[in-house]
Amino acid sequence: MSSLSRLFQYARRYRRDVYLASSFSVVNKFFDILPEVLIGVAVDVVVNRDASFLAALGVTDAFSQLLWLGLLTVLIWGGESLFEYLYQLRWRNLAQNLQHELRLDAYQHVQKLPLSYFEDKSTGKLMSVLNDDINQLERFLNGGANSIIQVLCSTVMVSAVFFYLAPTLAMIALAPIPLILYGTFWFQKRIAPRYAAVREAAAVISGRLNNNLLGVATIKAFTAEAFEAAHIRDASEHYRATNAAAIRLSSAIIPVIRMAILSGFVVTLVYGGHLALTGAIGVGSYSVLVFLTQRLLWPLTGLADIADLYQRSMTAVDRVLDILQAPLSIDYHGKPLPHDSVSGQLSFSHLTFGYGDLTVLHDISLTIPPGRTVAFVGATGSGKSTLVKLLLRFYDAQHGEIRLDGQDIRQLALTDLRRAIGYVSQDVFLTDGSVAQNIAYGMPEVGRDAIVAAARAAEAHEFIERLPQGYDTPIGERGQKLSGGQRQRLALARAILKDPKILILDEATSAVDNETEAAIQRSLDVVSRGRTTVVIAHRLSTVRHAHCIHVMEHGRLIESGTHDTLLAQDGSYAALWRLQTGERSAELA
Ligand SMILES: Nc1ncnc2c1ncn2[C@@H]1O[C@H](COP(=O)(O)OP(=O)(O)OP(=O)(O)O)[C@@H](O)[C@H]1O
Repeated sequence: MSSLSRLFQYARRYRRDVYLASSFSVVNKFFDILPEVLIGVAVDVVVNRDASFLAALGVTDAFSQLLWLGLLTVLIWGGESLFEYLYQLRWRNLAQNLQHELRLDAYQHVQKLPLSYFEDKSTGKLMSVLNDDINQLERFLNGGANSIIQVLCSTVMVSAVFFYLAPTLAMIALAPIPLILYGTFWFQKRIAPRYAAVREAAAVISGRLNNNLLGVATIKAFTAEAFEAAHIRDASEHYRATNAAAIRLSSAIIPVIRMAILSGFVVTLVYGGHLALTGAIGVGSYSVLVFLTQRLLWPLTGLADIADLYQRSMTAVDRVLDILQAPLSIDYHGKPLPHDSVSGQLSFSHLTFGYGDLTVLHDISLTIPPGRTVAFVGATGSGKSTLVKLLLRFYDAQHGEIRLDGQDIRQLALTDLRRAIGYVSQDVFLTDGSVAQNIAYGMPEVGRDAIVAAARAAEAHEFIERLPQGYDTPIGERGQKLSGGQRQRLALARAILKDPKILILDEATSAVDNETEAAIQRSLDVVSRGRTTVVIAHRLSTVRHAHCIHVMEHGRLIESGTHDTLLAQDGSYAALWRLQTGERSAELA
């Protein structure tokens, strides 16, 4: 499907607006052509007086003819102005509405896309599509669409007048038009891939800038400023080079078209003049033809610009619509799961999963009774986080299944499933609001008391009270004004406030001080009450009281049991425990 029909298909709700705006453009153009015709009529009046065209219509007195002309001029200009206002209003509002809707649709769709989609794309590139590319659409609808319609209309209307007044001359004067149109399409076809390359290059810059601005602390710490500046320079130079290729082509088209127009104009001037001199056409007709050639042919130079704008916008539209049509590999629909009906029993059976060809979980089977606290421990990269990502259905397993209260989670409504789970991930996401807004994230109706209670349970209340504005302190983009531990506390408070039946805590690191560790344990005791709690822990001492500890290695479950039974087994867990407590003794010594 062509880009324009894709856009039309998407914007079918706005068809009425498009038709209305188009008809205003047509009427405006009609009024716009008429003054040139009036000039011819005026010349006709003063030259031919009572033998003029208007006299034939019944206005015999020359001065009355001029008065009529004056009145007509006022009406025509008034009509032109009115319809200009109307088409501007329609097209520009249409641009705003469509852009707004497309932006929201695209964003909402992006939010539902599977995580794997984002892993293959850079954030900056997506940003450039969701922002710059959508804005291109506005530029096209604000001016381009109207220009295309008006060029077409003036061609048809002026040609009609030409053929009416001087058919032979019309054939010659209009001869360049097919050439101009062919040239424009030729140009458009060749420029399209160049614009696609330009948009792609712009997205690469945006991607790198985004990445570097996020990592500015690391850049400084590694004194990598020069390296990164060179990185950006490469991207910018590539952008400049791809643009230069587009500019070479797009700059040539207007001069070429102008030469084609020149031939039409010269023919009208010379051959039309000859016809007037020999009396084959009247002086009035000659002047109309000379003016109209200008009116007809010059806008065609604009055609190249419009084609340019059109192509740029359509490239952008394609990119946005490609995102909108990216398949949601995970179905959001399913059986409803009322929050209060969840008891929180989880069972994983024969679960095997890989990212692409890399299998990271092998045949995992285990059951977690409702209300219990279980821990997953094991070396980094052993698949612990992946297991909870499957539970949240960020991905679906290739083999095996996960059941919640006996129901396959793939059968459940996805939002209900996720609502039942509180998830504190390794990389905490905080928004650019206050502490309180971040705790009540996604729950705007929650009152301050509940927020404070959640913060207390997460052992976050004390540090929040010490902040300059307490719960109303803004925490900066991504919570930059907080420490890593504080961000974790806030994330925990947020999960507690959600009061989920299942709580998942994915600890980012084992590097916590003793005080934080004690705080983690205290809050774990409080928050795990009455809900199924899954803790991914690096520091074994934080989970030694768990009802069951599962030890993972290379994507397999190698040991399961309580702290004491696992120590008694003297396997991997016992070795890990000895290692960590040994380290601790060494630290204390
Ligand atoms: N999105 C992904 N795409 C490809 N491979 C991935 C992806 N996420 C994780 N992996 C790989 O899957 C394996 C398991 O990762 P996972 O995050 O589950 O480990 P983990 O046990 O939670 O590690 P850690 O203790 O360091 O958090 C690792 O080898 C990792 O490289």
